[in-house]
Amino acid sequence: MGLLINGVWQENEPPADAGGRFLRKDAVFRNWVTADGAPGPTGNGGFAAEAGRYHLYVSLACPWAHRTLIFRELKGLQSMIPVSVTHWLMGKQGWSFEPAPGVVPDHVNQASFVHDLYALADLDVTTRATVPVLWDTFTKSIVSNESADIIRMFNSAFDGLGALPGDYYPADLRIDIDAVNARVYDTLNNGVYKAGFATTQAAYEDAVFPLFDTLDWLEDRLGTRRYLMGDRLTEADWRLFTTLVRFDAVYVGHFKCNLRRLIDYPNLWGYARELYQLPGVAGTVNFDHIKRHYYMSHANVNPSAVVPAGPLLDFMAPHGRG
Ligand SMILES: N[C@@H](CCC(=O)N[C@@H](CS)C(=O)NCC(=O)O)C(=O)O
Repeated sequence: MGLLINGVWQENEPPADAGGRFLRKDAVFRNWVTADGAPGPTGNGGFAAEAGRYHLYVSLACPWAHRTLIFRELKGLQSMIPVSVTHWLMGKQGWSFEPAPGVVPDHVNQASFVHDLYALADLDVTTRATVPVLWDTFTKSIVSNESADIIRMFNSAFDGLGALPGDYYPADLRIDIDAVNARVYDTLNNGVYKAGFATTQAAYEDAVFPLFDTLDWLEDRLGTRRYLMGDRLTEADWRLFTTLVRFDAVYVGHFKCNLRRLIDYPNLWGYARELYQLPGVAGTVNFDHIKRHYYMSHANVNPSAVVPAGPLLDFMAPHGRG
């Protein structure tokens, strides 16, 4: 791992505070693509939706990047927004485009590393070089490196250009969606990282118990509703899904989130399979990249870099929901 300091790459460990708690920094590029180029909720305007103008950089391992890839499928944006896929290994230079199965090179900027993109966007930037990155080929800069914002852009900004119908952040559900997102983000999406990167027993326990409280709460909720908001699929489901799909493959073992497995929760496990089986979704899930990334990239957590063979999971098994 590492980060850019004033545009220069420096190697370091995952950021932690004095109590061994993992610290996640906010994204620095927070502009929005909008239908007409008007400014979005944050950042500057000037990023109008246009087919072929924007390029998406992802890792198939990363749960945050995964959200954006799913929204690209759901909204049918594949030909309007091409994608590059990094190598699974986050090494000393961070994410790279080193050729390997599943890697899609960067034909836009010919970057070798994701940190090259950040330095191209801002020569003097101080930031971690995270994925996803939404790149603007017109201004040759980064529109956004915040997945939560990128999925909302994909949800609606391209609707006038032939995106598929579907609103995953409908106005009447926003308050509920935001509330569920807040808990799921803190205790689960980020909670697995807090547990896994904890370097003290206390930091680990502060993360792992709330994490399973949230899974228990979600299990109950999905006992009476098909999706988190009822009968409509929303972004809250997709934000949960990318953590659930990785749970048994990596978070149970590598990140020590092992009080229960996903497959021990009948509702959550059926729900995760239903979402996986929706059109376009399975193609965004690459367990090979996912497992290799986590087990091979975090030398402080798994120094041998040996990748486990299991678990054996069947996401295509009938889900029985509906
Ligand atoms: N807030 C960002 C977080 C993205 C993120 O942390 N991505 C991870 C991969 S899963 C990453 O690229 N980490 C590299 C690093 O921190 O150096 C988002 O949701 O888009």
